[in-house]
Amino acid sequence: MSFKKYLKLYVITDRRLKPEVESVRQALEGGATAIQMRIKDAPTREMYKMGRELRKLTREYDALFFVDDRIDVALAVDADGVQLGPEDMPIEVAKEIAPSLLIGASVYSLEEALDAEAKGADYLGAGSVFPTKTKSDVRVIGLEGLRRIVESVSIPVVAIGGINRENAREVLKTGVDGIAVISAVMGADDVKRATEELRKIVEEVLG
Ligand SMILES: Cc1ncc(COP(=O)(O)OP(=O)(O)O)c(N)n1
Ligand SMILES: Cc1nc(C(=O)O)sc1CCOP(=O)(O)O
Ligand SMILES: [Mg+2]
Repeated sequence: MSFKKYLKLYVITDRRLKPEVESVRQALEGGATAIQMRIKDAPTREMYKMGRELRKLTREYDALFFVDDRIDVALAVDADGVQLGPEDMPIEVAKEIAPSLLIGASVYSLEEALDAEAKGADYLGAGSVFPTKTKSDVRVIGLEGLRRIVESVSIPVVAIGGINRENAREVLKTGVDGIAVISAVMGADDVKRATEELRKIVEEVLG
């Protein structure tokens, strides 16, 4: 079975909301199928150490592990993949220097989605589906923008941005392979329970 089935509930860390290790453990207990370590402005050594811990945890729970932005850290901690945005390492270069990594490309339009697929991305993180307080200056593409991307590419698509248990069903019905969330899980009082609730919705729609 390909990695696609592991994209269905993709939880991203946010240390402004919760410390990583315990929150990731809870998310994995609740049924997260993939974890992304997203740390901005920390020393590389700290990212490396955290990445090693999260790598170990995700293996225990049979989940995929991705690192945001940093291909070097992803390689060093033996992550399954790296999430690259428009300001990070170009996809085609990343594929050359790290052929073992899955490359997730962050895209904000149909044009960017087609371009990332042509350059060899393994999956897309497409958003922002809805407005979000978690990241500033996002471009909101809405459900229609997301649907256009899903219908136009052959690689798996994960939706991101403002997704929560109220709107997750309609997002999943666009045909995406999974949903990526930060605040819906990391902002909850009970991370495990919030993840379980989302996982239930994902199972209802995607099976
Ligand atoms: C699964 C997923 N999709 C999109 C993003 C956003 O990535 P990026 O544009 O690199 O922005 P930052 O997260 O780095 O602020 C993501 N992280 N994950
Ligand atoms: C990190 C990120 N990237 C986005 C994009 O549109 O690419 S939206 C976003 C924030 C997602 O957090 P929440 O689930 O709390 O809305
Ligand atoms: Mg990034």
